[in-house]
Amino acid sequence: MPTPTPTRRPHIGGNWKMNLTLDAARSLAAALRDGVAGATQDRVDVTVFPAMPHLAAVADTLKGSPIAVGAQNAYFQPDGAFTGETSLSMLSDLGVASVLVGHSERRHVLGESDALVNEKVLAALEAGLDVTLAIGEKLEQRENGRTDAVNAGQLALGLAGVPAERLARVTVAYEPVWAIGTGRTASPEDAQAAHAAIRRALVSLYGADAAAGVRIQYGGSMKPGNAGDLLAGADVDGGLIGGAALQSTDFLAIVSAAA
Ligand SMILES: O=C[C@H](O)COP(=O)(O)O
Repeated sequence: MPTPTPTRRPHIGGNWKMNLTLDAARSLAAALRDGVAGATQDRVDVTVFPAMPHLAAVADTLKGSPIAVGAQNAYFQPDGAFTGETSLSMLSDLGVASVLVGHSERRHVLGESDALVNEKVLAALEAGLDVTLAIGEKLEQRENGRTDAVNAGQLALGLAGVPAERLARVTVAYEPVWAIGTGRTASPEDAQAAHAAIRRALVSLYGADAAAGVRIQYGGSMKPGNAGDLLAGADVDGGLIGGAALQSTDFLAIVSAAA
């Protein structure tokens, strides 16, 4: 069981990606709502990120529950001719409290740049939403010893212009790209080492006090069987879960492991 510092309450995110039918999303949300026990909810923040068309139904299902609803993406402009995009105010209207920005699938499948990630981070914070900023190295970058440099670079570019007083609304998700959806996980030692380096990068950007308060999640094939070991790292403050977030029992087991 992790020992969170007083200022860092564990944060578990469930990224449902482009999965589930509307009915299945509603059912999963209801199971999570009913399964997050009082003792657990007092000790862990939980956010789920359903697909865009399911946001309203999931937000409705989770109304009054401690589980927050986040969007997997948003555009930074307030309105206009941006076909297919969704504004932050549209999301707020649905009861969405946070946005996931910079996920590796958006960076590497859909070609989002660090500059676009930064625009989204700034706009989401300005709009009053929380942000989960995902960063992480590719396999060849890790093999070339560039893990910490890649993460520090994505972090600095993603947070450019974010003032220290807004940092508390940012959760960083460290997701080694080679571990996402592959069944391969970073070892607990490698995850902790990467998280510690990310925190050092935050210290250099914002100073020790602000950096100490930032939650850094691990993402990449986290499951009930490995969550406890991964979450035991001193700088591992939660998880961003993909595949295992689609089964309520698995996700709730991970939430319990973080509590
Ligand atoms: O956002 C979640 C991550 O991409 C992790 O996905 P995964 O748990 O399926 O590896």
